Amino acid sequence: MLHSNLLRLVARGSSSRLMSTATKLTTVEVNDETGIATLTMNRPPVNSQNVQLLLDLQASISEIENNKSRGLILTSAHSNVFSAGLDIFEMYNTDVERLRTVWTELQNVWIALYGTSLPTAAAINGHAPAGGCLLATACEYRVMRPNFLIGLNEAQLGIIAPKWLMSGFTNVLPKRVAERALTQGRMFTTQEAFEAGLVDEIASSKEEAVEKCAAFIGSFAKVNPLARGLTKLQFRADNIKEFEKIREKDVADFAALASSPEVQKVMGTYLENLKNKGKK
Ligand SMILES: CCCC/C=C\CC(=O)SCCNC(=O)CCNC(=O)[C@H](O)C(C)(C)COP(=O)(O)OP(=O)(O)OC[C@H]1O[C@@H](n2cnc3c(N)ncnc32)[C@H](O)[C@@H]1OP(=O)(O)O
Repeated sequence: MLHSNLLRLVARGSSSRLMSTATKLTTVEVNDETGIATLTMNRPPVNSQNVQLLLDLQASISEIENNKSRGLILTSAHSNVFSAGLDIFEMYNTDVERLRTVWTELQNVWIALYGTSLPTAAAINGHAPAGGCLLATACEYRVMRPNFLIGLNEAQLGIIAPKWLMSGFTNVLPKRVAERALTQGRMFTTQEAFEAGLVDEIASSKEEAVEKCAAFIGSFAKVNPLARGLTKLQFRADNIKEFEKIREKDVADFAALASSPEVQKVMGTYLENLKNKGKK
């Protein structure tokens, strides 16, 4: 991967720098002209979020914050999936400690992305169910390619999405639309997501999506970064405070629910259906 990334950069000229391949499942490239960092998830085939991807995402977000980038664009290395959400295989037939770790690291990624003062945007170049939608809605702006699906489908898995997990979603959708979508576990098409306000723009290619995200981040060029960042965080402070109060209990609640025989059974059936889908 390191080799192919370097080749890609050389072929493109020196307009962007690959800051890090220290982590295996994410890469960070900073555009020399704009100073904007692109954080790419690369865990084939569908960027399902196992503990390693969640840790790598946290490391990359810290790196982008520390290298003084002007903003962060989150995207995927794959052609039709942004992220399939949590890796269900990692949560199936496992012990409670593993479930606690998975959930703790999901919380850590969410708070790192939701709570950064940097401008953030998601170039959603494929499907974004569940944890994929969570990451996209933690960002301030979303641009999505046509004919894909996005949404929080936890209800379909027998899981109750906690309030913090819903907050990015409920911040951008009217309350009534959000309540109905969450109780149905609804997946929106790109067009439906755009019409509802879940995504801000539609782009016909990943490159165009990244460009539109960069234009959004560029719109802050003349705004004082400290004032911008603190204003953003004031808007998010209530969600963050509420999350901090319940984060430990939330891990315990998730581990208890996800390890219950009922939810394990739903996960087993869900995984079977996913595998069989490939055979049809
Ligand atoms: C149960 C606890 C819930 C905890 C709370 C919520 C957070 C979550 O994130 S739960 C995860 C919910 N995710 C989903 O429901 C998405 C499931 N996946 C899909 O709908 C499709 O795979 C997707 C639309 C993302 C992509 O479709 P395709 O491009 O057609 O790919 P395939 O469906 O053929 O999948 C390829 C390959 O990947 C495996 N896969 C897909 N999703 C996951 C996943 N979330 N975890 C682990 N593995 C996943 C799928 O089984 C296929 O594997 P193979 O058959 O071995 O190729």
